[in-house]
Amino acid sequence: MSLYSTDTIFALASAPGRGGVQVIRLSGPAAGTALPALTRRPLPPPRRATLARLHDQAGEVFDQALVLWFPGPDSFTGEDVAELHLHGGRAVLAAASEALTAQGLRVAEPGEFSRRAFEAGKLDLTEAEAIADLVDAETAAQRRQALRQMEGALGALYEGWRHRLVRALAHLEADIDFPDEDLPHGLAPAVVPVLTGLYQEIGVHLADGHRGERLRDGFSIAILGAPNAGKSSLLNALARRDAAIVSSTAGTTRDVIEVNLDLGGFPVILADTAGLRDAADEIEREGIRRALARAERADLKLLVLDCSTWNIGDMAEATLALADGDALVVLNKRDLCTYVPSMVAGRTAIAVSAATGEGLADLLAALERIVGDRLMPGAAPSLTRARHRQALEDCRAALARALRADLPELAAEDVRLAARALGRITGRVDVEDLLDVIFRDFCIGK
Ligand SMILES: Nc1nc2c(c(=O)[nH]1)N(C=O)[C@@H](CNc1ccc(C(=O)N[C@@H](CCC(=O)O)C(=O)O)cc1)CN2
Ligand SMILES: Nc1nc2c(ncn2[C@@H]2O[C@H](COP(=O)(O)OP(=O)(O)OP(=O)(O)O)[C@@H](O)[C@H]2O)c(=O)[nH]1
Repeated sequence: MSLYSTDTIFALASAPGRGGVQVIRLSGPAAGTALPALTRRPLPPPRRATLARLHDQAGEVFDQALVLWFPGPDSFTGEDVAELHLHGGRAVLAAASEALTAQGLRVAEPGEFSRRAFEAGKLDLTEAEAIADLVDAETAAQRRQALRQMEGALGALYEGWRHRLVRALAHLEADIDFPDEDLPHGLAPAVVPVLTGLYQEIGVHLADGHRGERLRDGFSIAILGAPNAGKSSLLNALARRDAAIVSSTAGTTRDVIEVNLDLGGFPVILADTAGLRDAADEIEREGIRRALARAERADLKLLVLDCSTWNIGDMAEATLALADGDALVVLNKRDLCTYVPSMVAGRTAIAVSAATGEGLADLLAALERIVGDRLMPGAAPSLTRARHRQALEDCRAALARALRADLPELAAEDVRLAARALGRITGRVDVEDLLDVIFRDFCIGK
């Protein structure tokens, strides 16, 4: 099945550069000869770390390393695997890489180890995707979601559904072979509740406010407001660093500036945007266009107002009209104001000072609540990619068609398509066309 199984691959599994210890992994049929060629000793006992001197082609020792031997199929990839735990220096890595290449091994492509593990049946596609997500996870909630998926929770949910469909299909096919003339519909009565039940369950799973996908990608917040309201100052204060330029000249920010925040374990992408006003300057107008486009895509808008301006209510109305919909109002520069309203344009406002830090804790707590509500995982595992969503929608559409079909043959065909849509998520059916796309995004060495 695999294009690669005759090749033996190797790659650095740890991050490149100087480091205390670095790990090179080898996988494929030649792993069991490459390792003794390096150590000039027989293979060590399986899965036991063993100290060995490693030799290059000329016989020179280039490192004293720990080596590991995992004979297939009991390895990560299911193939013969060896690991070299080397001193993490450039010259050591170069010597190891040269010695392996000289033995006919080749450098692995990104994701190739995981792809081999998938092809050997060690992982389903959702588990392989979760490995990439775990490596990319930056916050605790992202890590938990990825680990849960890596341990098979999402794959098991979809496989359970697929099995129910496969059983229903067997029912339908029996009916086609031994028709019961008295049946009013195309569907055997026992099959209808299975299909409607699944149709509903998948509907509930899909109507999750995209929490799994958002948790994976980050919840996006756009800071909007008039020029000089202190948007850049607020971004810097929340990010605790000078990410955006602050100046008393109105119209300073033109491009969208983003910073990543960890709010109580949830990933947030906070974007500073150009101040909204009727600008004469061409570049500033483009900045405003980008600000509004960014706000459109944002999961939440943070409307920043300068509380020292006299027409604050009108400002709020005007900006809210531009930003339409759901926004959190922040009154900045409270250090300059003697009176701070608690409501603006009919919304509760949070008063802060980006300059002194006053009120920032309240703002952060409010944001954490909103983000937590939108991203908090439920009892069931969440879908985490557009790919999963698309396949589930295909599955549901096929179920709806099956339920409307008036011939058992047609219903059976749609149930088969519904089951196949689920099978494509886990990789149980024809997915050859998906694999390049899925594994391309992996790190080298994964
Ligand atoms: N040194 C090292 N650390 C690592 C990895 C690795 O490949 N090498 N991993 C790589 O991502 C992760 C651990 N994942 C692994 C998953 C399965 C197997 C494995 O040998 N599986 C066999 C045997 C299972 C068993 O004995 O319980 C199997 O599935 O048959 C190894 C590592 C993280 N840490
Ligand atoms: N006193 C006081 N001054 C502030 C506060 N926040 C910002 N400023 C000042 O207000 C001015 C504008 O701040 P910026 O953060 O650049 O404002 P902006 O909204 O990003 O402005 P544009 O990029 O022009 O849209 C600067 O001189 C800041 O130092 C605050 O909380 N209190």
